[in-house]
Amino acid sequence: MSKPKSPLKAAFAATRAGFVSAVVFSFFINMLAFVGPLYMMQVYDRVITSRNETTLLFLTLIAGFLLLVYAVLERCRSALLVRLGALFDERARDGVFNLSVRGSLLAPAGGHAQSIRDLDTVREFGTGSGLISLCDTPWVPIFIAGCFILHPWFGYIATAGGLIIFGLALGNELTTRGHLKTASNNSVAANSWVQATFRNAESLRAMGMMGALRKRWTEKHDDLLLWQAKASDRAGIFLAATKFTRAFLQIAILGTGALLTIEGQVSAGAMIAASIMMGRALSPVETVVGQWKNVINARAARDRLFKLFSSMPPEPERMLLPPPSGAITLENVIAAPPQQRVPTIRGISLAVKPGQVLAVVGPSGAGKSTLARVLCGVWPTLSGSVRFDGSELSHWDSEQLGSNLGYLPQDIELFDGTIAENIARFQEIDEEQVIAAARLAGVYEMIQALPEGFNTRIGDRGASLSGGQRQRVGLARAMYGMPAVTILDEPNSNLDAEGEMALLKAIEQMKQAGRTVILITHKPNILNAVDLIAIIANGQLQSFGEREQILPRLLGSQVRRIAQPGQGKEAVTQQQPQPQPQQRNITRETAAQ
Ligand SMILES: Nc1ncnc2c1ncn2[C@@H]1O[C@H](COP(=O)(O)OP(=O)(O)OP(=O)(O)O)[C@@H](O)[C@H]1O
Repeated sequence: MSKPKSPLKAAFAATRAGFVSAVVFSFFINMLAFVGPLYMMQVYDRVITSRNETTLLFLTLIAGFLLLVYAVLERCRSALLVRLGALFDERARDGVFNLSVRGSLLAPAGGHAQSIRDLDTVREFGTGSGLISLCDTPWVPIFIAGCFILHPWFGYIATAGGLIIFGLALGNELTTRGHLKTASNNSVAANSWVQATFRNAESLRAMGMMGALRKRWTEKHDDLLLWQAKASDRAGIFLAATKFTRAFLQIAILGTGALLTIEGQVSAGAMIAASIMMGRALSPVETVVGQWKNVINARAARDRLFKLFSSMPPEPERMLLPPPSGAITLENVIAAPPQQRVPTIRGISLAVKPGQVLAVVGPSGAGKSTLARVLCGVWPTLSGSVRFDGSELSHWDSEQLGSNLGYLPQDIELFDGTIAENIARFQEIDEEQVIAAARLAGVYEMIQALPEGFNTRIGDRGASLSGGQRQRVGLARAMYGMPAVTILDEPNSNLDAEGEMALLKAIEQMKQAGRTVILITHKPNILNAVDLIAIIANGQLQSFGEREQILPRLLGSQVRRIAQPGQGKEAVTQQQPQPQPQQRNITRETAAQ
């Protein structure tokens, strides 16, 4: 089977023919650039000497017409480049977006949002003056040849000028490349650090961390400025040298032209024409020098995009399987967080039938959320297998499986948009389903009480909602469309008694509808609603079985601990008003029983 072509390569390939057309346009545009010098020659050498006004009129009309054609071609070329940029963007953006998301999962601190900016940088360079001047560069020798035709000395001056300006461009590139690359990498790192820090702005402000974190940012920012300043300093020298060379070359060619005219070797018209042609030859070279920073930035952005695509194998096209029924099997699953080698769950094997509710309990850091992420395919396994309806997780099309899966992560992770959009997972809103999910999660009345009901915008991460409201909207999103499998990671951590009742009711309804629910919880009071219980401690499955079999052991251990008299802390806690055993959190000691 042939390897699927990377979307980025495909995007470059799709625009190649268009860029060839842009080069063809450039050929005619540059040919028409001879109109100015030729007109000058005719005016100086023919019209002024013959004093023929009709010739002047016709020459002017022809030149005017050709310049109009020139302007039309210029317009067509820039319009073509803009369209090519849009085509490139259209072909590459889905792949860049998907890989950025996958990259963020595999390396959360990898600053993958930069890839989206990189796509803009490459497109903007391709459609802006940078690329146009690059398109004009191949015609530089033709203008120099034109100078040679007028007189060899004009050719020598234009060639020397071209070489000096090219040398300056090369020197600029070689001496600033490293600095600019470091500055660009530092800028990417500083930006992602700032974004991550601003997400925790509340703690930053509340605990007086502003000064300390600002100091950290200033260090990063200063480093970036330093490299940019070093690069700009050097580039400034080359830019000034280029401007001087350019101005001096005009003087040199006119001076030489004047000398050759005095000696009768060329006409005055040829002198002016040579000056214009040399200017035309050198201008793309000079523009490239001015555009060098953009060229380097665009190249660095392109290289980063290629690296992104080569760092992750393209997801193979998967056959759509029949919708999952909710049967899940885990065999000897070992998994670790992204970029970590030490597993946080080891040798987990369990099976859940459609319509069963499994509770995963265990102390903090035991590996419960790791298990949830592995089940959703968010984190890969190191070994072992996770099967939905007997098919390995990797055999499922992630979008297909995702649409049959509900997930409420511990951090809830709502998106900027309306409540309805969030519940409908930003797909086309099916109002009936949104309302059904909201009712199922017991959040319908709460949403209706908001000023704009389901159309209320909730801001980034659901910032305008309370913790409990966020959790219940997240629950509605997880249950949207009654997915075959719903994985809820501590869904009741922020809920009040009413919210917990609603959650229990929702789980019961899911169960009755034959949907599988996996529930990660610290609170045993929800365990009465489940069929199976898995106790995880230290990344390993301690017990797994029917609720009737596991629950008494789980709660009995707590009752025993409370009932043991005269044991220091336990004896003291007995005198305090105690929560019922079922309301106590599951502790490390409990899990170890
Ligand atoms: N993104 C991560 N990168 C590195 N290590 C991680 C990451 N997330 C979790 N861990 C580690 O993996 C281990 C298991 O964490 P996990 O979140 O799965 O535990 P948990 O049982 O869900 O805990 P809690 O009940 O506190 O949510 C912990 O030791 C934790 O430090």
